[in-house]
Amino acid sequence: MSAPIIEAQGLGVKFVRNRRRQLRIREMFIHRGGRQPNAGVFWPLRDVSFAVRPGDAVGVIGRNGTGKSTLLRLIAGVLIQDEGKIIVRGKVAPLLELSAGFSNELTGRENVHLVGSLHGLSNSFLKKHFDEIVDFAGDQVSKAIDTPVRHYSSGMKVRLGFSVIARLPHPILLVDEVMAVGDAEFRKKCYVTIDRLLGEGRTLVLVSHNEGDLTRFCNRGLYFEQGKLVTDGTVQDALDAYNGVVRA
Ligand SMILES: Nc1ncnc2c1ncn2[C@@H]1O[C@H](COP(=O)(O)OP(=O)(O)OP(=O)(O)O)[C@@H](O)[C@H]1O
Repeated sequence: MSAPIIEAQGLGVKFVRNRRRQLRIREMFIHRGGRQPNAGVFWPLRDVSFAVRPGDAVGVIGRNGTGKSTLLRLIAGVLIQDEGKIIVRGKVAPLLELSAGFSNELTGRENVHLVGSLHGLSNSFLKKHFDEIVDFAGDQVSKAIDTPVRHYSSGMKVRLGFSVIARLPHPILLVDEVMAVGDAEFRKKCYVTIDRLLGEGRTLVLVSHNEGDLTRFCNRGLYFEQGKLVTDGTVQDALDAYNGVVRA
């Protein structure tokens, strides 16, 4: 059997909430304004272990704030863990938190070139395929391609972001709640593209609250509760665990 393309071993990351603002004057006086060693520290993910095989399509499932996006950021390498390991054997095409990493002050055109080249697409490839990338993103984006991205709607940003990211030849695709923002026409395009990429043997990690999307694409499911991986099985196992808790 081939080695896992993504492997998490005892993975954990901690964040610090800025509690200082919340301290009352009496507490400030008692602590003399100083911080307690663990004040505000919390672990959005801890002790997480799993393996993903090449070609798997994994749905990451859980209620709001259970660490799903944090996990994708760790896989993408934009966040570094505090405990354990995350091993990723291949390049990652990330569409995270409704953004392909666009810079708001740059135009759509500039962002396509910036993000594309940051991910390793050559200038000649980007020039050759620029019109297709913009056409895929749709009319509205096409008309606004020379406008700074800060004036785009979230749907427009996601359309253009997906259009660039889907062009990357990387073996791992990370998709965080993208289809939820797009309209029906865009969702249809996403479905066709993701089907094609999976058909080519790419590995997908998909964060979604949409059961239809999860069952459509995913063979595996990881269900998280408060930063802990509770169920690692088929996508149906993970959905059953989630629905059991939500309906309780
Ligand atoms: N940079 C950060 N600093 C501090 N806390 C953060 C940071 N990013 C996320 N968090 C917190 O970490 C927890 C997990 O967040 P995360 O975005 O991973 O959840 P999620 O499962 O993706 O949620 P949702 O379904 O709402 O998108 C939340 O409590 C969130 O407030």
